[in-house]
Amino acid sequence: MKYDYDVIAIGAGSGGLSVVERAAEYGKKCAVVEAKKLGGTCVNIGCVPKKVMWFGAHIAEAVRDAPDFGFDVEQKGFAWSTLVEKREQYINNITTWYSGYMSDKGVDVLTGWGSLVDKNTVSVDGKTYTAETIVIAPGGTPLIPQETENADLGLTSDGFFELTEQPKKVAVVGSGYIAVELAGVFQALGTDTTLISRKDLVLRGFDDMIRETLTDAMLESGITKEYHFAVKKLERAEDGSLSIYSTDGQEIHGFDQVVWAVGRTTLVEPLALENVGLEANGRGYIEVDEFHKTAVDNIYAIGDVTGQPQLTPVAIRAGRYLAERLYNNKPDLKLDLSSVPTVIFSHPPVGTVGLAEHDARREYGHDNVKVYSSSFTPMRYAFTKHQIKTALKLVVTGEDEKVVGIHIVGDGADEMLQGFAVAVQMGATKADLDATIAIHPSSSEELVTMR
Ligand SMILES: Cc1cc2nc3c(=O)[nH]c(=O)nc-3n(C[C@H](O)[C@H](O)[C@H](O)COP(=O)(O)OP(=O)(O)OC[C@H]3O[C@@H](n4cnc5c(N)ncnc54)[C@H](O)[C@@H]3O)c2cc1C
Ligand SMILES: NC(=O)c1ccc[n+]([C@@H]2O[C@H](COP(=O)([O-])OP(=O)(O)OC[C@H]3O[C@@H](n4cnc5c(N)ncnc54)[C@H](O)[C@@H]3O)[C@@H](O)[C@H]2O)c1
Repeated sequence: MKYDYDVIAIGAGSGGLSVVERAAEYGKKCAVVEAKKLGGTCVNIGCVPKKVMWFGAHIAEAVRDAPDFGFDVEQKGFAWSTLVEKREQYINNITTWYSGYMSDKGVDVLTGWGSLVDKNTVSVDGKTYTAETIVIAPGGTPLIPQETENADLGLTSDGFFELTEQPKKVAVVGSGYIAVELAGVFQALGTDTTLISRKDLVLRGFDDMIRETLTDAMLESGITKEYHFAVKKLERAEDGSLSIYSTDGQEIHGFDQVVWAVGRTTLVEPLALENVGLEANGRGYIEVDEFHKTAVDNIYAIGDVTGQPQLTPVAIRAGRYLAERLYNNKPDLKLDLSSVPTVIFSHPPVGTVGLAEHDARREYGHDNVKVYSSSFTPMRYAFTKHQIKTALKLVVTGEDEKVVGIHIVGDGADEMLQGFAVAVQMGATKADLDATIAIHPSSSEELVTMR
């Protein structure tokens, strides 16, 4: 063999592991380079620990509502440290499993920071390895705003997962996926939570119905929302608490922790892209063609580093398809990103696939789009003190009313969406949904009975 490996992936996260796993199944000699932990962001400091905390938060909400269902229970306390300990044990089991799995598949795990030496050579902490194909899958890391004074007094989502004690009072800065997810967890588990955003509603870019319903639900849950608050500086007070100052003179005090959730940046720096004549674009992404090939013929990039939707299933699919193209004679297999379903594990969760109403009207023309929507209090909250609304919207276009967007906010949205995403992917029309017998009583039945 001319090279040490058929393929080396840099980064053992969702994308990197998927490509080597599939390539190894086709008998290729593979290695994956990882500086930190197998599994990458999703397993160690992303989807998985986040979802564990979300489940914990749901249990807190169930206990809160239990007396309304006749239970004689009272929440006497909550040990954050127990949940964190069990969560980390669970994650350790996953990473240990990955390690065994890679070894079973014959994939070498090269531990250390990988960088490119030339188009066929990767250096891992000074030791070099050659490969016919190199796949760059380094993912990203949370942003801390450079313009904010003392910004590093705050944590990021990485720091959130290191918290072994529950903060009493916390500020979460941002209004995207991570901000609403972490704020929801904190509040439900009993931390006094403030959400700070530069604009008004959360989740910019999502359908307005979702933005409005979720913002209301967050306020209803007791989260304090500071609107139109651009953070200028953080300051540690004498009592050790943190104060936050805005650019227009507002100030809020007394936080145990401040969590930045203002976006992520890619981890391209350690790669020494210049050695192969590549560079990241202005947004930090490595540009790829529809087959995930970079400007260098044998070097591919997948996952968060490409600027494609920063979701684990997107990175996994990209890695698997790449291996299928290269090693299983399927040269035309392409990632279809036209209707990527996504769930935000907020309280209540959000599920969305396809176009928001405003995007559909822009794309198809204002009058060629019709929406069906519904908003109600689901039966789960029929007689509880805390009432959480569910809202659903179908966005359709054309005479045949093809469904181009489905938006759900409410309990169960997280599990409800996957099946409806299949329908959208298959090009379902409103009539197809209507022809489907409803499941009763459920919230999802609204999606097949809307008038
Ligand atoms: C808090 C949080 C919650 C999330 N929740 C969800 C969710 O619920 N659902 C969902 O679909 N997505 C979620 N995501 C997004 C998801 O984690 C990412 O889209 C996904 O992990 C991207 O996979 P990747 O392979 O591109 O990179 P990563 O998973 O980030 O893996 C990259 C790996 O490469 C390593 N690495 C980087 N550079 C080098 C180098 N030079 N040498 C060696 N190793 C290197 C890193 O240490 C890392 O382990 C979440 C993200 C965060 C931060
Ligand atoms: N459930 C999931 O699937 C899930 C969960 C978490 C993260 N993710 C992925 O990770 C990505 C990153 O998440 P994220 O929440 O960090 O980013 P994001 O892009 O979703 O949101 C960042 C938010 O921060 C705001 N912001 C930027 N700078 C700011 C500043 N200085 N002050 C206040 N607000 C500021 C932005 O306006 C934006 O609303 C997501 O886009 C998503 O693809 C997915």
